[in-house]
Amino acid sequence: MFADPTCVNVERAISDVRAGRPVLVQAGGDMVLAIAVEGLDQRMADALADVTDGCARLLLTSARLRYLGLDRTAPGSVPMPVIDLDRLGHLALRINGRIDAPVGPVSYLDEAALELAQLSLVLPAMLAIPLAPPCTALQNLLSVPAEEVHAYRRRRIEHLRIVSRAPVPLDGAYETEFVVFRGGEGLRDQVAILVKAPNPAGAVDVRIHSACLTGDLFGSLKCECGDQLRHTVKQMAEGEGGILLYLDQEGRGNGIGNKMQSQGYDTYDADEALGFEADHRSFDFAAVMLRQLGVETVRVLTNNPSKIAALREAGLAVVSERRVLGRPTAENVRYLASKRDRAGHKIDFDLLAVHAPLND
Ligand SMILES: Nc1nc2c(ncn2[C@@H]2O[C@H](COP(=O)(O)OP(=O)(O)OP(=O)(O)O)[C@@H](O)[C@H]2O)c(=O)[nH]1
Ligand SMILES: [Zn+2]
Repeated sequence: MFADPTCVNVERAISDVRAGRPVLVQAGGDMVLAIAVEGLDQRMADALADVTDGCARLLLTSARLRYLGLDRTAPGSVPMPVIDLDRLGHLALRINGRIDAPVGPVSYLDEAALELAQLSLVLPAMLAIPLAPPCTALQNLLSVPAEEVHAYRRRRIEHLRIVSRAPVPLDGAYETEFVVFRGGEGLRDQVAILVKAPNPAGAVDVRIHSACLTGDLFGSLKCECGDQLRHTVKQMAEGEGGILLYLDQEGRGNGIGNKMQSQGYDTYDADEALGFEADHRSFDFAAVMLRQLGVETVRVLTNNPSKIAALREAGLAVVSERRVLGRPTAENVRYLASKRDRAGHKIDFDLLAVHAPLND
């Protein structure tokens, strides 16, 4: 009845985690109740207190543990004998948080719980309560095998497929077609914009662009995304055409809610404070989209070496790369410098100033 039954429970679990409901993560005979910390309220904390037996643990990513002052490269768990919302908030969410107890390792189940948080686009901090099955008080909760959570991203990629396509003439790029893909991670729609019907048998100009509501749509001065987006389409229209993949990866894949929490700080420090690794976007499904469009050889338009590496890793031939420049503004200069210094993006400030594409 279902195309891939192993994805069904994970997708239901994603929905429950986003709604602030607990889910059961299980493997073999072991089970933990997992719930996102960001949605916990006193009523839920009281309900959970009835099943904890004092052995609840707070699961935190290595990024958050580093922010709390530990030298960590792996996630960890902090004992939580009493479900104290204030302490949870302090450890998991607050800017002035500091670690207050020994940090233990995480189990296979815990890792799946943290992965569920990331798939659900909530802050990656989970409360985990080990349970001894059968647990009759929790019969209504969704139960998901840890193995299915771990395999989810890979499995979902196999289901990416084109669901619709139509010509959409753009201002300055008349011959343009939008091709919509569905079935991938989180069932979110991903869009390929084909400018001037490029011949897929040759080398095709390709830009992979992660969504940025603030920059792409509203022209935020804090980043260069809107400039890059419009400049690329214009260049493709004036040249031999190309493909722009517009990926639903708002906030470097952390979601718009988490991105807004990070405004005002260094962009990577802010993500680490919230528990996100510097940039954990994956671009493997972009390669699958290109392949479904018949493309095997690409000229990539980006400053981001990870995008090039991801396409090569997926087996596409990257024959050249070109920088994509935006306007430097007083508001984005720190953001651009961070991308250059912290993430190795190839951004040359002198060139930025010279090109200033939208001031043409
Ligand atoms: N987490 C977070 N994400 C941000 C912030 N500002 C912009 N972004 C996101 O950063 C991403 C930028 O993605 P891309 O346009 O693909 O660019 P890139 O990875 O910088 O690489 P290029 O191809 O060189 O442009 C988008 O998803 C934006 O929403 C921020 O302050 N915090
Ligand atoms: Zn942006």
